[in-house]
Order: sequence, then C-alpha cells, then structure tokens
Amino acid sequence: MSYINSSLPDTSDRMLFAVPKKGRLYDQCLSLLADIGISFNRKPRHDIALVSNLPIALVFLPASDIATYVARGNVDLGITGLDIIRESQAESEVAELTRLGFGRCKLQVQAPLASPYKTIEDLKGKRIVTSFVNLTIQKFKQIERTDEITTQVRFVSGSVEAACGLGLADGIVDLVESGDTMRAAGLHAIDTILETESVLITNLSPRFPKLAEIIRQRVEGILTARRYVLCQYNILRNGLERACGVAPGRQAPTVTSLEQQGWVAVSVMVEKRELAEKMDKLKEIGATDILVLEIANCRT
Ligand SMILES: Nc1ncnc2c1ncn2[C@@H]1O[C@H](COP(=O)(O)OP(=O)(O)OP(=O)(O)O)[C@@H](O)[C@H]1O
Ligand SMILES: O=P(O)(O)OC[C@H]1O[C@H](OP(=O)(O)OP(=O)(O)O)[C@H](O)[C@@H]1O
Repeated sequence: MSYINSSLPDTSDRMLFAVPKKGRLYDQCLSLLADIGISFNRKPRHDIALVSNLPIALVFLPASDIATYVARGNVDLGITGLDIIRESQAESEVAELTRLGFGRCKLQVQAPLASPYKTIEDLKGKRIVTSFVNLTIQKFKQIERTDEITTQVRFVSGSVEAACGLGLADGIVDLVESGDTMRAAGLHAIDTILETESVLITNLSPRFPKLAEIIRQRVEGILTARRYVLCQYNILRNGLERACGVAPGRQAPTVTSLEQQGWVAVSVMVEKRELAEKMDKLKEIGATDILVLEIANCRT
C-alpha cells in the first residue's frame, strides 16, 4: 500500500524512472538524461522531479536500492549496476534494456598484501567484510561446496577497504576500478566475483512499455553517437572496394558521385577507437580530403 502525501507531486499518470541520487553513477546518469532530452527541475531535498517534456517522473534513490524497486514494480525503469541487480537477487525480476558503458569495475576478493592469504581458498573459514553479502556468501559456498559455509561474512555499508587494517576482517569483497583504493589500503586482489557496468532496467510487466522503448532507443542512439564518428572522404571509383574493406561502416558506406569523372565521395561511421588507424589506411589506398565529424545524436 502507498500513502498519499499532499506535498509530493502527482505522479499517477507518469512512468517512474529511478536514477542514483549520489555516488559513482550520479554524474554520468545526469549527463545521459540531458543527452536523451529529458528536462526536469529538481527542488532542493526533493527526491522526485517531474520531467517537463515527457510523462515521466524521475525518482532519485540510492543506487543500491534501485534494482529492488524496479523488481517489485514500485518504479518502472531504473539505472543501476549489474552488481546491484545480482546482489539484490533481482535478475529474474527485471529486464535489462541496454548496457550503458559506464560504472565499469570488478567485484573482487581482496586480502592484505602482508598476509598469508594468497588465494580465495586461503580465506575459507576466515572473516570477510563486504557491502555485497549475498554475492560473497554465494562465492564462498561454491568454494566450500556446502550450504553451511564456515566463512563469516559481515556487512558494512562503505569504506570496506578499512576493515582489514582495523582488525574487523581477514579479507574483504569490494569493487575495484583503478585499484587505487585497494593499493592505498595495502590490499591486493586474489579473486574476481563479477565484472559489472551500469544498465538500464525495467520491470517485467512495465506499465508504460512504449515510453520505456522510446527511452531505450534514445539511450542507444546516444551511446552509438558517443562511440562513432562520421568519416567522409573522396576516392577514385576503382579504389572504392578496398576502401570499403577498410571502413565498412555499421551497415554500409554511403557513396555519391563527385562532379569529377571517376571520383566518388564516401560517408561512413567509424568507431572512434579505430579511427586513426583507418584514416592511415584510407590515405594509403588513395583517399583524399578525409574529414571526421562528430555525431551529436542518432537512431540506429
Ligand atoms: N570505482 C568505481 N568505478 C566504477 N563504478 C563504480 C565504482 N564504484 C562503484 N561503482 C558502481 O556504482 C555503483 C554505486 O556505487 P557507489 O559507491 O556510488 O555507491 P553508493 O553507496 O550509492 O554511493 P556512496 O559511496 O556515495 O555512498 C556500484 O554498485 C557500481 O555499480
Ligand atoms: O579502484 P578504485 O578506482 O579506487 O575504486 C574503487 C572504490 O570505489 C568505490 O567506493 P567509493 O569511492 O565510491 O566510496 P565508498 O567506499 O564509500 O563506497 C569502491 O567501493 C571502492 O572503494
């Protein structure tokens, strides 16, 4: 049952879209919302913001709770990490609409460098501290091969890396991206439980399936636009086949005739990470006037 609070905005006809209210995913979520054309005005200390140009209300929640709200249908759509979906045991109750390419890191078992614990087997039966109790217990059950694990798994809500130094734990399970936090705490990784990134998820019986699909398409358009550039060049028609072999594009290059006998102009999408190499090769096989244009947005 939900209780009506008259100071809250009316969200009854709106799709509820949960986004992290702080932390590692917050800035990238806000920039994604802006890029997909979602405009909103969030009042200070309010965790619900009405979107002005779509029938959506944004709900700002802790990233670690979003999978549960989406799974239970209290919100329709959400952005959170795969790690949180798995830890919340929500993977069978949410549908993954698209991966978002940010919030990439690993959930790793870590132990003090100056300890005898060099493999996860060495930590069997010892004290582990983590914010990911379910995934940790699951992992130790696998290595202990029993339902009754002897390893003691204790929850802390943050700064997990401090637990060994302070004597609360023999090892920890925590997220690692650059590894700076782990190294600064004198720890090293001895096993990986999960590789994670952010995902857009929806409830299995969404109340607004068409709107959720529009959001998915907008997000995928922006992610593609961020990944690719548009490369344009001129080439003699007899070099076209080789050039298309070098840069075949997502579907196929667009080829138009130039007002000069035997020459064509080509437009093709190229992944940014391959661009420099492809430009070198195109130049080598006779392409001229190679231009590269940013893609602001697209639909694929
Ligand atoms: N170092 C990191 N690099 C990339 N992604 C991360 C990193 N740390 C966490 N994440 C991702 O962001 C999610 C939220 O983590 P975060 O540490 O921001 O949690 P929080 O508890 O909500 O915020 P806070 O730490 O401010 O209390 C994680 O579950 C993970 O998916
Ligand atoms: O490998 P790194 O790049 O150093 O990142 C890893 C750290 O980032 C996360 O914590 P965060 O800094 O978000 O704060 P928290 O410990 O309060 O969760 C995670 O829990 C690690 O502590």
